[in-house]
Amino acid sequence: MENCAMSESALSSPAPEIGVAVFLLKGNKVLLGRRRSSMGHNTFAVPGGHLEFGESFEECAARELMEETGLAIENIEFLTATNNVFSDAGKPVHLVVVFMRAVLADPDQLPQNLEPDKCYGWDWYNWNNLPEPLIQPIESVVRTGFDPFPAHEKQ
Ligand SMILES: Nc1nc2c([nH]c(=O)n2[C@H]2C[C@H](O)[C@@H](COP(=O)(O)OP(=O)(O)OP(=O)(O)O)O2)c(=O)[nH]1
Ligand SMILES: [Mg+2]
Repeated sequence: MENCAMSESALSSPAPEIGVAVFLLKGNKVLLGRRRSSMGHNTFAVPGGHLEFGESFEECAARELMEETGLAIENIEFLTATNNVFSDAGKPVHLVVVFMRAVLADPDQLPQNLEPDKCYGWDWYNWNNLPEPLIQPIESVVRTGFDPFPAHEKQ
């Protein structure tokens, strides 16, 4: 009975999703891929995924980068977080996205598309010439003038 009541309340008030999205920086470029996943289908997004129970943001960022691209990263830092409620392909979505930045542990590493069911492929894009459309939370944060680069590296 108790289990039954719990799942009913979970159904009537679904929890927001927590995503960790990682801006991997290389010079003035960032790594983006066009999504095959249902959420944000066909939009460009950075590597990342859902925060797992007990995980730090930095652990999640390193794990997702390794799982999705095979890249080892370092200097992983928190940037900002967004809280967006919107509609995606007719479905309501409530997303808390934690944006991180990082750099390659070895600058010669090349990204691999290790989850081809979720992404069409990874490529480096100049920050001043980002592809479109961007996934909604990135689009909205970029529109506010946000950029992921350390202040001292801006020219
Ligand atoms: N990867 C990624 N996710 C993003 C970005 N912006 C954004 O809102 N998200 C959201 C979409 C998802 O609802 C959530 C988790 O990301 P995901 O869809 O890539 O999750 P995933 O399948 O790789 O991860 P998992 O469930 O296997 O852990 O974060 C972004 O730029 N990159
Ligand atoms: Mg992902």
